[in-house]
Amino acid sequence: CPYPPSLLHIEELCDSIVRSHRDTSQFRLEELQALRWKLFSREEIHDYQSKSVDEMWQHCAMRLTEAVQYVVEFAKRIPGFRGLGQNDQITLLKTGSMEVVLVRMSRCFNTENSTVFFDGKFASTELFKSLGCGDLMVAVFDFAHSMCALRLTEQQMALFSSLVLINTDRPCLEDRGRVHRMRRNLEVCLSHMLRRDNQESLQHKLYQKVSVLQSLCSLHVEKLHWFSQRYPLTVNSVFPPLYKELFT
Ligand SMILES: CNC(=O)[C@@H]1CCCN1C(=O)c1ccc(Cl)c(COc2cccc3c(C(F)(F)F)cc(C)nc23)c1Cl
Repeated sequence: CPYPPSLLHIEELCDSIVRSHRDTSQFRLEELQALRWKLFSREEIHDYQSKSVDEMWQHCAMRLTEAVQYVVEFAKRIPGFRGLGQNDQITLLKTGSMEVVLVRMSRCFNTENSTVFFDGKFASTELFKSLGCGDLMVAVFDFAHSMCALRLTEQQMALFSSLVLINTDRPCLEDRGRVHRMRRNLEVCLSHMLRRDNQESLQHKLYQKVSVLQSLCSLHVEKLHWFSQRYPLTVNSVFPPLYKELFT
């Protein structure tokens, strides 16, 4: 074949990850674009702000759990992921899925009015006031803003998302070597694609984003712990089981 097998393999790996991202991205860019200026009315915002803390948390936890399920589907389609042991798959998802949800959130963010797609319309941070975690919302919105500034293509977002998930440094991985070999192929894919896009400068910016993501998600676990202390019944009874399995 004209290419050395490794390059052909890398191109195929890139294509399969981009396809998986597209097939599991929950919201298509075109639909988000069409809804871009559909904002909540003052009354609707007031209704959300009048919800109790645990009601709003339940509502968001359901949304986040839906999003996590799409990310699980994306992970399962990353070549090699299903070849990992069950425990390592859960370990990578337990820590990486909310990070990918956050990366994907930037696709649904409108930087012109700092609103994000939520419940079918675009909402600003004020709508989430009753959650009682303004600092987390500000951090989530700021991160979405900073991701938008990188103006990633869907292909770059797909590969970045796979690298966020296939992270060799996750604690208590059983077969770290296998995860490392998967990760190395994905790193070659990303740098191959950035070279092709003539955007090598993006590489280090993306790796810097990984540490921001990890601090944001440790804030996630902290907030979730804060919430479950105050509303134990809600977390134990209502939170979708997947959310509990992954985040408590
Ligand atoms: C485009 N929309 C989306 O991307 C998200 C995921 C898919 C559905 N969805 C939303 O509806 C959504 C969009 C924006 C925001 Cl700000 C929210 C509310 O987000 C959260 C409320 C409570 C806790 C959140 C926590 C924590 F860690 F604290 F659990 C962590 C994250 C990250 N988001 C939280 C949500 Cl739930």
